[in-house]
Amino acid sequence: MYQHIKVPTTGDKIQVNNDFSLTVPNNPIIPFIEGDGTGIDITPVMIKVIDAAVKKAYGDSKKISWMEIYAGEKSTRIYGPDTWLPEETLQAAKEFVVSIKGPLTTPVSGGIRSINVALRQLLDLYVCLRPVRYFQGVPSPVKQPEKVDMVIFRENSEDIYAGIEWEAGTDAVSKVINFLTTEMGTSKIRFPQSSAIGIKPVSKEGSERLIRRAIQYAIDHNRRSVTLVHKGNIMKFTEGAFKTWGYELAAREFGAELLDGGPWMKLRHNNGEIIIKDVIADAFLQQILLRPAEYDVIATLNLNGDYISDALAAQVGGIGIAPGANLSDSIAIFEATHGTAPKYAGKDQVNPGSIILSAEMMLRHINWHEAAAVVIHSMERAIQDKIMTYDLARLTPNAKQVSTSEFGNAMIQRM
Ligand SMILES: NC(=O)C1=CN([C@@H]2O[C@H](COP(=O)(O)OP(=O)(O)OC[C@H]3O[C@@H](n4cnc5c(N)ncnc54)[C@H](OP(=O)(O)O)[C@@H]3O)[C@@H](O)[C@H]2O)C=CC1
Ligand SMILES: O=C(O)CCC(=O)C(=O)O
Ligand SMILES: [Mg+2]
Repeated sequence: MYQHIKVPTTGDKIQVNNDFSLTVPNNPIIPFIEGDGTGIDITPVMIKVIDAAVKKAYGDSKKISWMEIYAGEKSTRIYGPDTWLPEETLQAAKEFVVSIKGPLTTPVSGGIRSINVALRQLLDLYVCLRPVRYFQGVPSPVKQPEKVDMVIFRENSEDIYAGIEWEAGTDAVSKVINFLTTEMGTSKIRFPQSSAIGIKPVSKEGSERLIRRAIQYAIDHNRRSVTLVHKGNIMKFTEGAFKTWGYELAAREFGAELLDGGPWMKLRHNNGEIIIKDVIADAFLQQILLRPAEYDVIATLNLNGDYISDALAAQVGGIGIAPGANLSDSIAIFEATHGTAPKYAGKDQVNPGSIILSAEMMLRHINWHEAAAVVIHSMERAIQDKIMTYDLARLTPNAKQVSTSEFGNAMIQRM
């Protein structure tokens, strides 16, 4: 029994089978977190657009029963001032298997740690999947944005996002620094009296499960390459090991063989072959601008993946239309790549595209491909008609600038 979550009286649960496939009823109950800031603008529009796409695709034979669950500022209003992530929200995400969320605020420096990160860690949603593709007609800062067609697999459970850090000037950090200098023989902390310390855990198990999913995705979707992006020249035992473990896994589990003596590898599968390669993260950030067509599926660590997501999103029009998913082997929470954009909160102004495209990924995840196709086609048609929210309109000559809700309505009219 839930305290504040109202389970809809119509609808059934999505079930996870032993092989991790899903059994999806015609009327699945799907939890959603509205989100802070612009969450109140984009999430209701997403629901309206997705309901219309499902109706267009299936008439009355399929329908989502949406169930609100709470996190972030709204949760503190409902459960009490210190409850940012209620236990029953986690329970509902597990019980109902597939959910979607709006963005949640994380203060910089002090205050609470990220609830977005906590959801990923507590539910072990170890894959952050962020496809980046170009929609014809979207303004872009690069000359050939259509060359960007990449799928980012960002490790979502470890790296510096584990939140293991000690504040400068505290007793705790003195203890850690003392341990590092006396017991571990480190002499490289430049200013030991005023340093903060952060720890970056990166495991073989965590790296392998992420890279395994990326390679399997590349096989299943007939992609050309998987690139391991890392900063292993500097962080040898964390990011360098991520690369080494990736190549070893490709050889051991997928039969990949060295290409021209290595380190790149070639993996043959029933439908073709995939190149497994690696690139250092800084070089990667310039190459995605100069030679984007050479990159396809990307597997990377948590922080690199965070930066790369926003950088690549910008190349195809910005984070207003950048979707994503957080996945474990069984549970999925879909979410926009962007944050709460607080200066626009409640103004019905921002682009709902990112969360709508995240919901489109969700429809594909539950095998409702026809409804997903309706979402994509209606968005393409709205953009081609130059109907755009401020973010795209300000860069597009003769665009018709519309609000968040008007953009949703424009999509629905084009279904
Ligand atoms: N997964 C999550 O829930 C995430 C949460 N956050 C959190 O969000 C808060 C704000 O972070 P911030 O760094 O400002 O990043 P945001 O992504 O919230 O916003 C940065 C800028 O991106 C543009 N933008 C964001 N969303 C949209 C949209 N829907 N449509 C069009 N443009 C958009 C705006 O650009 P412009 O100013 O040019 O109009 C905005 O000022 C922080 O607390 C952060 O921790 C951040 C990222 C992810
Ligand atoms: O949790 C946050 O506040 C930021 C997370 C983020 O930037 C991301 O997931 O891309
Ligand atoms: Mg980010």
